[in-house]
Amino acid sequence: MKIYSADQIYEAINSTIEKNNTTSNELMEFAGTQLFDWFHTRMQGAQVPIHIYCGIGNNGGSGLVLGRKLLHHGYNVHVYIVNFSDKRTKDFLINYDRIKEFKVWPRLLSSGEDFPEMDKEDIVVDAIFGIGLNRETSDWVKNLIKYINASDAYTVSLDVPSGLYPNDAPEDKEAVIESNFTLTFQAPKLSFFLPETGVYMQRWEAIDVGLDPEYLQTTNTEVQLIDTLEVLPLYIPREKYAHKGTYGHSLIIGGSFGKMGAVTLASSACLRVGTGLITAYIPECGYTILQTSLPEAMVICDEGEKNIAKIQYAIEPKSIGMGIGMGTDAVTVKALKAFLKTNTTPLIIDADALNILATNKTLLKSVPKGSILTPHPKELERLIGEWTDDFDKIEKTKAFAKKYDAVVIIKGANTITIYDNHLYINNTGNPGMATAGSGDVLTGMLTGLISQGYDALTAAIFGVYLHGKAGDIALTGLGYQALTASDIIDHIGDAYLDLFKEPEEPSAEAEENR
Ligand SMILES: NC(=O)C1=CN([C@@H]2O[C@H](COP(=O)(O)OP(=O)(O)OC[C@H]3O[C@@H](n4cnc5c(N)ncnc54)[C@H](OP(=O)(O)O)[C@@H]3O)[C@@H](O)[C@H]2O)[C@@H](O)CC1
Ligand SMILES: Nc1ncnc2c1ncn2[C@@H]1O[C@H](COP(=O)(O)OP(=O)(O)O)[C@@H](O)[C@H]1O
Ligand SMILES: [K+]
Repeated sequence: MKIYSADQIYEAINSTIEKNNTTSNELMEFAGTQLFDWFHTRMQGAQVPIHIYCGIGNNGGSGLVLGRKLLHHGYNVHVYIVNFSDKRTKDFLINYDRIKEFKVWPRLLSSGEDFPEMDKEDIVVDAIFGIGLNRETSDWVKNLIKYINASDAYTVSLDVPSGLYPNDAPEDKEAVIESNFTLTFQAPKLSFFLPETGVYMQRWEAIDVGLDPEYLQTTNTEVQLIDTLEVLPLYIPREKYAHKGTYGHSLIIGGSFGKMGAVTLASSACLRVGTGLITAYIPECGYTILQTSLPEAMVICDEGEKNIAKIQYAIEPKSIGMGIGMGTDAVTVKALKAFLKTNTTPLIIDADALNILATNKTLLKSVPKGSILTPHPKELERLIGEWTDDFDKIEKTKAFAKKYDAVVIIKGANTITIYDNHLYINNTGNPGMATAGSGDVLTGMLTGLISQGYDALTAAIFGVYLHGKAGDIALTGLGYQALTASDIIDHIGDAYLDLFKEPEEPSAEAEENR
């Protein structure tokens, strides 16, 4: 799914008006009708008080259309105008007049006034600011936002939680609506998926507000949300006359005394994702562990007993995953430096290999093209330095990926793959995956995908999706706390099978994005 910038949404609105020979007010009416349908389907006429807070722009205008339709159907509606400016938009004014047809005179809220009384069992509709927010709000509006948050009433935000920019960090973290549900217009916004700004909403759903399909289809976006529909075309089918050589030889380099499990997990995940052959390259002390726990894997031992000391082998791997459980011992740093000087095989670089690169940045130039770096946020900070907010983090990572022509995967709740100024945001995975070794599993999977012929970017997008999907499927019968990295590996097969499952009839519940 494409994630449009605010400017692109405004362009889409203009294009819709031009092509359909319609007016912006008709568009607002349509959006308001869709919003009403959403509420009506769920509320079925229930008389719970609904407090609608409308700004004076088109976000507020949509709130007024919704309010009018709810009133028309007999709902218990209270409408307030958050009068933060006298620059009311044309469509706001039209709908401000129209709601009075129902003998409702919205209460004007402005600086210094008492805020309306609300009960925590009530519903709040937040239509104060949409994507038109362009500066910090005044103190009294901030206080209103805090008041709404403190009410604990179930809050449904229209388009975006008010105070949240679609593509920027808020100046004041407390001046943003904490929404229980965001009904976003047409497509979600980037800020919904980043750790610092995603916390302002529990759930979201995209409402089709009728924007020009041609504009939406032909417009390229910098950001994409990745789900089954996006990855299905990436899948490479298995061929009847294939043999194990067809699907490549993967090499996992890592491990040190006490951390051999990481290599076992990565090698096992690499096999499960479909590599033809797998070899683990480890220090001597791990030999029995690997051979016993993973009979399918071949093992090459380094000359070092407890740490990797000199990387040399006589095989020709198609891809190499390295760094997991490897440690940063001086002999290992030396071995990695020497290895990078001669290696030309694409690498998947994780964990300690990333940390070694971070302290020896000149080595980054020796990372072959078509390689993937998989930092979690702390490892990323070591590589690119501190950032001021998540958007700054993304800009810095984009610059880093460009400089070294590498695919960078920022791991987390919504893992983001970055390459060539594009962002691919993963929509699978769950908090149960915040557990030891789940990153090692990802490294093994990416290595196995490259060995099978996926290019680095495709392997990253597909692998991250599959890893998250395996984690989601593994959750059934386990729950977040009990999920382990091994459970993710056990469900890689199910994640593949799930790609080809017939889509079920969407229920209202399933329509709502998690
Ligand atoms: N099909 C669709 O997609 C449809 C989308 N629609 C809806 O339109 C929404 C966008 O509407 P919008 O452009 O009128 O902006 P909105 O967010 O209401 O803000 C209002 C104005 O406030 C101002 N302002 C900004 N920051 C401020 C601040 N801190 N403190 C004080 N003032 C501030 C700023 O004006 P300024 O003062 O800068 O001139 C801004 O323009 C969109 O989110 C969606 O809900 C509908 O049209 C239906 C069809
Ligand atoms: N809250 C979460 N939601 C979804 N996925 C998560 C969450 N937390 C962690 N993960 C995933 O789990 C993996 C953790 O990787 P990492 O931190 O390197 O773990 P380890 O070093 O223990 O292997 C990443 O793929 C990450 O995206
Ligand atoms: K809003």
